Amino acid sequence: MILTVTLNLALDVTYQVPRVDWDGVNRVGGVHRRAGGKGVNVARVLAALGQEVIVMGLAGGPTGRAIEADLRAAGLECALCGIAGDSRTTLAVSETAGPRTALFNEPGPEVTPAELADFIRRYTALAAIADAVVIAGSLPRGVPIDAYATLTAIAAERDVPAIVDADGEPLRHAPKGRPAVVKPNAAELARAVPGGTLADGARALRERGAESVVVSMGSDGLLAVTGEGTFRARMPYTVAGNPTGAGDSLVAGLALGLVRPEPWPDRLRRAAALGAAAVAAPVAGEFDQDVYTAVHPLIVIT
Ligand SMILES: O=P(O)(O)OC[C@@]1(O)O[C@H](CO)[C@@H](O)[C@@H]1O
Repeated sequence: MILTVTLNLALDVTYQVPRVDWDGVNRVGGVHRRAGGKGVNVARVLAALGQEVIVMGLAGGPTGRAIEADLRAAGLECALCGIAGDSRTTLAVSETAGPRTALFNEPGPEVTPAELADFIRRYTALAAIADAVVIAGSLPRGVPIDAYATLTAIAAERDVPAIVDADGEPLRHAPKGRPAVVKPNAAELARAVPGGTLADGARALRERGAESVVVSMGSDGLLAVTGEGTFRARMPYTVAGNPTGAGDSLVAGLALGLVRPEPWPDRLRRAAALGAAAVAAPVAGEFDQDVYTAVHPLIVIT
């Protein structure tokens, strides 16, 4: 079982419009509303690949109830911890003629120390029986910036590998918890470790405690700095579409490779192919099976 943790769960709303008119009224063509947050998307992809998952997170208020109902409707097993605050909504506006996508992510509810302590107690019990833990996304207000280091350390103490996908301060602190993999994108890594190349940044996160660092670079593929060496995954071509959730699909591939376990080149090929296949799907948390099958054998690992 892979446990995915999304402290800042969201109701993801996606609007599809031909082109955004910033000065006028936009008539929305397609609307999708579903439970989201990065760990939820990871869980959806893992479940689609036949992997047993449990979704953990903090949820509250009417939006939290909608998130939980959608997770259950999708058949995803979840262990959500209730909070008094109302969970957030995120809005992705996707231009079908572009294609361009803009995200509007609310900061999320205020979480009290008692609510977080309750979460950590339940997380500790579930992490102990997981084959791997995926911790992803932003932190809601009130949660300490080193929360991901705390959660990964709890997993590491139980010999359970953790993958962390974070940005900003949570990313900077995450390596202290000895995660098996940290997965920033290129911009997130550059913010967390300014100056130098991406490989320098990845090495710096390893020196701070991360076992491996996988940097996603969009259509430029992946860079992985691991204990077994440095690898590059190169994409055969650029897939057009909505990149929202591509990183989550990629993380799902890394998590599967971790629990099986697969050699790094196989893991990276699968992860990169799943990332590309997610771009071809209209909403985060889905991937296009045909694109996955087509791209997978063409990815070059060096
Ligand atoms: O605000 P965060 O937690 O950083 O990101 C949230 C989010 O934009 O990330 C996913 C795409 O990766 C969306 O489905 C989701 O709602």
